[in-house]
Amino acid sequence: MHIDALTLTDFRNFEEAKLLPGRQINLIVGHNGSGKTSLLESIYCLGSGRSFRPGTHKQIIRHEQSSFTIFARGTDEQGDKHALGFQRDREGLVKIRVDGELVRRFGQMAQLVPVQLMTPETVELVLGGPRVRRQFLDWGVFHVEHRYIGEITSFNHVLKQRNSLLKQRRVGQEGDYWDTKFAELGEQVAAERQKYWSGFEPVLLDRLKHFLPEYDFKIILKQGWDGDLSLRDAMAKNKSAEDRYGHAIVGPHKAELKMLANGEDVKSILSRGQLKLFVAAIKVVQGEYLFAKTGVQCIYLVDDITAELDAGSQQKFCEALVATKAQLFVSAINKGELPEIIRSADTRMFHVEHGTVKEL
Ligand SMILES: Nc1ncnc2c1ncn2[C@@H]1O[C@H](COP(=O)(O)OP(=O)(O)OP(=O)(O)O)[C@@H](O)[C@H]1O
Repeated sequence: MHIDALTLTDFRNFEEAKLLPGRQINLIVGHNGSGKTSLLESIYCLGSGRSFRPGTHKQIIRHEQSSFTIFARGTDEQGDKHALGFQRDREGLVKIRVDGELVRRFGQMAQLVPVQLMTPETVELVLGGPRVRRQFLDWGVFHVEHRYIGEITSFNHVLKQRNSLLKQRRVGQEGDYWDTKFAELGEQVAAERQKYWSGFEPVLLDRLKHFLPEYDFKIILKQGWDGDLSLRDAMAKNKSAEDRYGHAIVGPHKAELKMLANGEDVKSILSRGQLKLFVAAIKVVQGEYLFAKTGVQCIYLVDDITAELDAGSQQKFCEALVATKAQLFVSAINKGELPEIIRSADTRMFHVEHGTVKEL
């Protein structure tokens, strides 16, 4: 889907702001603290229900106001129009509307707005803990297979219940029930991830040759327990350790993506700039793969791309972004700092100043 109109009310420093983005490249320019990142953040919220910045949802609401609202109109790949509304108040009450209907599940909105975010912090995909990589993987699985959200949500619920029993050292019949559920759902989640990964990984590795030809990459999905065992058997094998620790130590909640360049951990072999390009490439390719599999385009949000990427890397990254033909929102202090390709004739430019947005 692409966004045709976006209206923000009491979102960060925007009291009321409206913009009509273009179908492809949208450039958001403005001084430090003007609201560029906040604008990208609002689109991210539509696709994920939360911010990508640290802090609570209350901090997103404009100071001294009671709630924020994001409203967007968009067009999907079939040409169908959609209207999305997302409101959250200080007490945490959330209202989500899709095409005029109040919906209970966030996934109903998220599936319409697949968003790929690239900020200077996105390098956490490599430098951060395994949870970030599982989220990355789950984004891909969910957008290709929407029912996955039900499976992962049920698994997380069972994980919580089972951990609580393990913590309280409560065994017996109740424990057996949760063990069985845990093993069933855990296998399901792992199978969905594996299915996605076996399609995505070869495409990704092939595309990485273009971005960083000097390295031979390998990315291994570790499912969260010994691959030769069923989850049930792995749980039995680790029973005494799980009883001792008081939480589940095997299962898909321990899955990991091991990233190697020339056989070594990417963190120890790639430079900081190369890591950024590596991560940016992975995100571009995940969007490309989604489009190839489903015909759905994602929306790319790019905050501060110039940071730590040299001119050649910026050029490669921007060329790949533009080639996706997806809708892009790119922020910059001024447009002169961006590669030429982002400033093409079709680029729509917006100036943000003190919480107001003007098309230039
Ligand atoms: N809840 C809020 N209410 C009002 N203003 C806020 C709120 N949260 C943040 N702000 C302000 O909004 C402004 C916009 O911040 P934002 O990070 O979007 O700016 P930016 O243009 O991306 O800046 P930079 O170029 O420095 O990254 C900041 O001045 C910030 O203090």
